[in-house]
Amino acid sequence: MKVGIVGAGMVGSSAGYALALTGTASEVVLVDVSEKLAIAQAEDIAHATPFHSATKVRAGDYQALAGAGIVILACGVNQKPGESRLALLERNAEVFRQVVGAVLAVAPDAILLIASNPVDIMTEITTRLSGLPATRVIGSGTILDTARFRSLLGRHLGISPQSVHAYVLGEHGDSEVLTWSNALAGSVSVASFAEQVGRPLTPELRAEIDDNVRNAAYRIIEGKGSTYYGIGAGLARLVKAIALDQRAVFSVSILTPEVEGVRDVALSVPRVVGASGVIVDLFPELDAAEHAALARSAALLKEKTASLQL
Ligand SMILES: NC(=O)C1=CN([C@@H]2O[C@H](COP(=O)(O)OP(=O)(O)OC[C@H]3O[C@@H](n4cnc5c(N)ncnc54)[C@H](O)[C@@H]3O)[C@@H](O)[C@H]2O)C=CC1
Ligand SMILES: CC(=O)C(=O)O
Repeated sequence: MKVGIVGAGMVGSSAGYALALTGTASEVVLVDVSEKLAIAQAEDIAHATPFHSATKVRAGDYQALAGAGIVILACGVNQKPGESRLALLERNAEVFRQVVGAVLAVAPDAILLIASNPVDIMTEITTRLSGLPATRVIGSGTILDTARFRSLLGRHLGISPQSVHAYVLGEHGDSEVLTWSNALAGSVSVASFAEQVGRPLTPELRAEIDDNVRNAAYRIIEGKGSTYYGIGAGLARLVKAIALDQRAVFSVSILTPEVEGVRDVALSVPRVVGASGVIVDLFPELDAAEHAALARSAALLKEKTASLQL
């Protein structure tokens, strides 16, 4: 499958690199307002492929996106140290007003994968600007937060993160919800697994993991300016699920008719992803505190989008 990436900065190029190394795409086309940057990134990534795959990587203009099955949108601005994702909204909404129409004019059948922040609201904006069905405009949502949660739980329990089935729901941002009540390690609850291996999940440890997941981006941005390897790998994983019609479950964000009583809001719940985009939404059983936190997250996103002029 041919995959387009608009925004050849750190996130876009990392996604391109992950796609090329894994051979998930037959062709990757990088587009950026800085043609020079897109050409340099494509050339650099192309030099990695001979070690691992036959993916063709090149830079191009919007016309070069014709025939793409998926277009990733990773354009716009990123956070400065201490800045929230929501603070990027006006600037990135303006970028998307220019970009979405240009992409659709040449690749009307592509599934759009949104990475730019605040990703839930950018997903809603893209859905509304494009007129595409919500199931074909997929925000990376909390895939990265879910990966961070699984990584920390796996490390604590001494097992592979792939054997941890735990999700972060809601906003990809400060109001996100770590769902402990339904988290599994293998086939048992993480709490039971932790007791059985003598590493109980104390309230202090849960609070520490929550903080490490919720504030990971702030810490990484403080240390190195931006985050990109995690989301790059996550975007490549979503492309694989779509390209191979895997019907795999991810906590991705799409404009959803109703979540916890809030209507028409984009946020993450677990969803089945395959060739046509999102196939099924899943609403996991939550405890009362998680329900309330998800409702607060949905209400916050709804409030932020209410004033948007599209
Ligand atoms: N969803 C997630 O989990 C994550 C999202 N992000 C978000 O991804 C976005 C990109 O972040 P980075 O790659 O670090 O930023 P970056 O600044 O390295 O790259 C952004 C690129 O967008 C390009 N761009 C700006 N306006 C454009 C336009 N009108 N048309 C085409 N290209 C345009 C810029 O020239 C730049 O190369 C940010 O909004 C960031 O917050 C970052 C990490 C994780
Ligand atoms: C920047 C961002 O959204 C993240 O790393 O989670």
